[in-house]
Amino acid sequence: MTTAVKVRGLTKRYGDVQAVGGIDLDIRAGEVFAILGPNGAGKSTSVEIMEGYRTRDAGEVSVLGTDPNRPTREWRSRIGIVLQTADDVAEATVRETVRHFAGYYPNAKDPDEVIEQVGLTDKAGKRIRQLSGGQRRRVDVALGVIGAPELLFLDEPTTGFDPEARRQFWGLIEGLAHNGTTIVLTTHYLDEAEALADRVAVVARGRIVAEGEPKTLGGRATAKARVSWSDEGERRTLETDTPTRTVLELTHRFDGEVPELTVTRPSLEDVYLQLIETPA
Ligand SMILES: Nc1ncnc2c1ncn2[C@@H]1O[C@H](COP(=O)(O)OP(=O)(O)OP(=O)(O)O)[C@@H](O)[C@H]1O
Repeated sequence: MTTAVKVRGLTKRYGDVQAVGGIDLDIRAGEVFAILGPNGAGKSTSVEIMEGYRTRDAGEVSVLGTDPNRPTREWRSRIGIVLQTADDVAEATVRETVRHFAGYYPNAKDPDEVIEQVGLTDKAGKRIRQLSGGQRRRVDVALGVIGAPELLFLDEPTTGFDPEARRQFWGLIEGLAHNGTTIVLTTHYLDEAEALADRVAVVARGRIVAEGEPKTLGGRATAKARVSWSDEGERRTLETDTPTRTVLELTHRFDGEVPELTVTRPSLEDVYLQLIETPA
């Protein structure tokens, strides 16, 4: 296993605010890694340190084998960054902008292909200032991937996207991941993390409070199942380790169809909310 990003004991303080209070991370080459956490948890600060856009107070950081505090041009060209709010209102068109950025990279992708990938082909001739917020975010994504990066950072990439654009974007990320790009994303959408991430870290108050695969995070996979049904108009709920047996018993009791039966386990959102509420 090759490690794309290694972080040890990372700290960062802004005046009185301890934004990052000792974070350790290992992000493997080729994986999609999501960083989750409430507003102000320290996600952007951590990611910007990894990108080389912020200095750290203490700790070790290695990104593709380089300390981001000592970036080289060659290292920069191997990394793609999609910023949270790129609001540079441009008079240039989408195609001109993407082509222009392609010129900065030694192994740039074909601009028209990238425009197609982010679903902007029919807007390629439009000026950036004429685009909607979500369409501009897609331009940001195009600029993040145009250099064919080995490692792509995405800070809240789908904020402002409509549901269709989000699904399309997920497809784009899956395609990049399939081709071996390592992806580090922050998001507030737990369904996004669940759909895309191989592993997630939950950050709260500047620390990692949980880390793992979305399906097993916080003991999700082994948590009790909740069996719920309707009994003469009243909702009944049971938490159990053996939901199949419970359903079988109910099937006998109701002589077949159990009214309004549901069987659920904690969602990623349930586990996440519990994790971030746990006092420090
Ligand atoms: N440039 C700055 N100067 C002072 N304080 C800052 C600065 N940037 C961030 N902070 C503070 O550091 C803490 C962590 O902020 P950060 O932006 O890393 O959080 P975040 O997890 O990315 O939040 P969000 O989900 O809202 O983007 C917050 O308390 C924030 O107010």
